[in-house]
Amino acid sequence: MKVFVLNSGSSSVKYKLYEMPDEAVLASGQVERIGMDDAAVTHRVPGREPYRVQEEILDHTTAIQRVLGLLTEAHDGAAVLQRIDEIDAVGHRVVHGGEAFHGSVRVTPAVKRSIRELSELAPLHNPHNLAGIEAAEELLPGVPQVAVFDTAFHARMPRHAFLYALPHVLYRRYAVRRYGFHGSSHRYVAERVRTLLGDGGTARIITCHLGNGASIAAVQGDHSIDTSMGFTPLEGLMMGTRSGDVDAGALLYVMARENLSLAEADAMLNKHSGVLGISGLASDMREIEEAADAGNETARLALEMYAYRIRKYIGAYAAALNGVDAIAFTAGIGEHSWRVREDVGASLGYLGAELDPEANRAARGEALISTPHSRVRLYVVPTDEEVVIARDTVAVVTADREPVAARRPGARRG
Ligand SMILES: Nc1ncnc2c1ncn2[C@@H]1O[C@H](COP(=O)(O)OP(=O)(O)O)[C@@H](O)[C@H]1O
Ligand SMILES: CC(=O)OP(=O)(O)O
Ligand SMILES: [Mg+2]
Repeated sequence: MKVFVLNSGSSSVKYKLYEMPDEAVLASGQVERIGMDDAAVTHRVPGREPYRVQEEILDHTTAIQRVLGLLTEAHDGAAVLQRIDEIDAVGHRVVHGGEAFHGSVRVTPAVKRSIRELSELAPLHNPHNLAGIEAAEELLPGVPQVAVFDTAFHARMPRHAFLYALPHVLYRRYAVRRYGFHGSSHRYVAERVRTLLGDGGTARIITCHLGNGASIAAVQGDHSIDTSMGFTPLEGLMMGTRSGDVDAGALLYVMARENLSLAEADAMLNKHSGVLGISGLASDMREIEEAADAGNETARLALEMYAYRIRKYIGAYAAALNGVDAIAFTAGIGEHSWRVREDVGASLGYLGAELDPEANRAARGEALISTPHSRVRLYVVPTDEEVVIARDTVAVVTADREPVAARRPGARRG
């Protein structure tokens, strides 16, 4: 079964084509800078030179059309597919599933309506996820499409973790609560850690997804019991351009003093804060590390704050889990920045976690980075959201042939 996985972001589309159930990647790549006149297309086929071009790609439909075209064109060898209708199913990352979706579902008009309604809560993500779905429907008519939600892995958080201490009527009226995101990544990494631990499923695991967006999850068994992102992907850790936790009182004060509109306040929190806001230099961690090495003070401050916030959350989640067996680092920064891992890992002694500095600096790919004596195991685990999406897509398409619905409407409210 050939499964095409799409992760449509605000200005990019990432894709992977899998042969399932073997999970062999037949092709992968991305289109970046969609909407600009020099979009960058990268297409990779295992064992061949990557194919890279720059061209004008103005919207997601065109980007997906281009990608499907790449699959049927010959580049440094034969085409990956003879015809695009060899694709049996398409799996989509959808960031916000609200309370409606506790698992992956086949895309229907009602599912699309829900995703559209939830766009208000994830404006940087859901509209593009939906655009990806509609483009794929248009270009691959009749091929089953499956939505895999970032929120699903956190759907079983207990009430005391997901509620805000706001007037309860706001939850009943608008479902204002914490949802959590990056679920496919936390799920993949926790599964890998369980395998590495040789644990039957009871391990207490803290997964740190440190990418452009960043979140931490406290995982027990096959789901998370708490996570740092909330109603929207803004809460929690300091991120590339997002503030993470802020006293709502400070926000109200700044809005009043600076006479900010809602849109301006939103842009301040989501686009001009975090590592970029503190450093005044960049949101990209590589640039920040280089600047810090060159003696730049605001870059150093951003790094200190970044690691400190992660350490605080690890402490909180060790408390939430009543202890911790393993901590894993993943995504762009978690996988590649030995320095951020060192800043976090060097002060976890109180938990019985001892980072091995040499193993940490040498880590490439999946690696154990704690010492042999460390009671808590520390790992680097490269994430793979796409394989989670491909597996769920196969499961939903297969289950669809049986009378079992993967969707459980949220009955939890109240
Ligand atoms: N070698 C590296 N050292 C430090 N940071 C890195 C390295 N490689 C990538 N990153 C950082 O990872 C972040 C992007 O992570 P990624 O998971 O790709 O983000 P997203 O999927 O949210 O776009 C950027 O801040 C980038 O600088
Ligand atoms: C939910 C979220 O923040 O996703 P990303 O890190 O891809 O922006
Ligand atoms: Mg990401």
